Amino acid sequence: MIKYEPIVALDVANIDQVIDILEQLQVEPRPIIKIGMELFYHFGPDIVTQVQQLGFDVFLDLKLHDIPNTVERAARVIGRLGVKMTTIHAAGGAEMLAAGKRGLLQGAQEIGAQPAKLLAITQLTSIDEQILHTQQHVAISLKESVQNYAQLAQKTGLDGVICSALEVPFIREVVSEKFLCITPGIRPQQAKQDDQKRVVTPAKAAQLGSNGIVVGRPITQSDNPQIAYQQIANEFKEEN
Ligand SMILES: O=C(O)c1cc(=O)[nH]c(=O)n1[C@@H]1O[C@H](COP(=O)(O)O)[C@@H](O)[C@H]1O
Repeated sequence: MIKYEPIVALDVANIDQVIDILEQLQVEPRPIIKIGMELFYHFGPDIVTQVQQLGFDVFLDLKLHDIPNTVERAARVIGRLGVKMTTIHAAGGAEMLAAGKRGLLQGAQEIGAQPAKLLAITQLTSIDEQILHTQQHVAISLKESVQNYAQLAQKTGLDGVICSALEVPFIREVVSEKFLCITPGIRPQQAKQDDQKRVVTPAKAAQLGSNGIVVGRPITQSDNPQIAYQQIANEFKEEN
């Protein structure tokens, strides 16, 4: 089973803070750095290059969700950035997912890079069963919704999904062995849950078969991001 180093979500918009955290994360093996909307909207593609030049692989998390043509063109631009992973909303449907994959492959080919792993968002980890039913008016259970999106993503040629680690065993029932389950909503014991609803510890995520955990605030808002990262990385490693 493929297992990535923990992915650190760099959800900050201050360049000094970015550099400070990255200096502390110069450990071996290196974490993957997730650049999300906040950093990208502030600094644009340059921030991707800067992080890569510091020796980190980048997960560019822009959660594409639009009509297929727009997504294909945007994904082509992402493909040219040489990132390792990127995201798209499964709710956009098969045609949009396939367009995203096509764009990404084309962009990567243009720079002679390995294409990024394209990961579909199933249900955000800030959504629970109640929100699913009362606000989204989805009639099926969260588990069924996530399984359905995982199957759709696999059928459309995507590399994996983003889900809560709680759903990994259910997803494994319906997809192939090499399909990736990357799991945010990670909180060490005693940590604040913040706005996350479906949370799991790093050790539990490993037991449940996560291919990689995504962790933000428990590391970036810690007094010592390096120690926080290493504790989480060890916990995720040891339990497999
Ligand atoms: O796509 C994501 O990475 C993502 C999907 C999801 O369902 N839930 C989720 O929390 N994330 C991201 O994972 C990170 C979690 O951050 P923390 O809650 O601070 O650990 C954030 O950058 C979110 O954007």
